[in-house]
Amino acid sequence: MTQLNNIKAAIIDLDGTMLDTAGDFHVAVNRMRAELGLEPLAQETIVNFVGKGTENLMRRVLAVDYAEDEAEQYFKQALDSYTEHYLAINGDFSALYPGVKEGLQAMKDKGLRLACVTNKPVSFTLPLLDKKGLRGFFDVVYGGDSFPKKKPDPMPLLQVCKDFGLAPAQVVAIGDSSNDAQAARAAGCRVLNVPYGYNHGESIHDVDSDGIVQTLFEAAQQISVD
Ligand SMILES: O=C(O)COP(=O)(O)O
Ligand SMILES: [Mg+2]
Repeated sequence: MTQLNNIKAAIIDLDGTMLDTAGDFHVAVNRMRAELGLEPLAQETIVNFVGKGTENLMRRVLAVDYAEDEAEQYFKQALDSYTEHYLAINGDFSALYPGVKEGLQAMKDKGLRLACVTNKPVSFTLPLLDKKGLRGFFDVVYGGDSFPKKKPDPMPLLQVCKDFGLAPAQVVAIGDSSNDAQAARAAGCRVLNVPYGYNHGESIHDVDSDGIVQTLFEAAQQISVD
């Protein structure tokens, strides 16, 4: 078991780490596609496009039907429609993964400060955290549109370190995808991965990290403030 010492804060990813949001993505994308006259896509297809933010998701789901220049013509219409549909169902087809609240509570009990850093837009993220009873755990919440760059860029993680007045090596990022791991490595943070989320259809075992934990509760056991 990996033991991470001298950790003072944890940065937790949202989609695929705290919440299984596959159902929300599936419903909102297919409602948007129906408006554009496109056939529905399977949930698994959509989920493999998740992880690099909403704009990337729109481009990927349009690329199923359109060539690149044609897809660009529909991009704004797709994004507006998707945003409206997502906000209308946000959280209705999503569920907490096992051990999430217990894990966050255990981290808090150890004296860790917590931040949520997701590539989801902030306008989707805050109501979703509220709805699922997670908002209160976090001192800081950043979305994919909070900064000019999102994960796998280290920018949002470095801002959290600054906010907390900590060196990156005192902070662990926990997430389900290579975006989380690459951002953490580039920032100089430690990183743990969970194996149950969305990693673009690829094995999380191929991602460079400090370890894989089955739940956030297990992650909490592996983190020490001393
Ligand atoms: O919305 C996404 O692309 C994924 O968001 P995440 O960073 O919470 O996994
Ligand atoms: Mg994720």
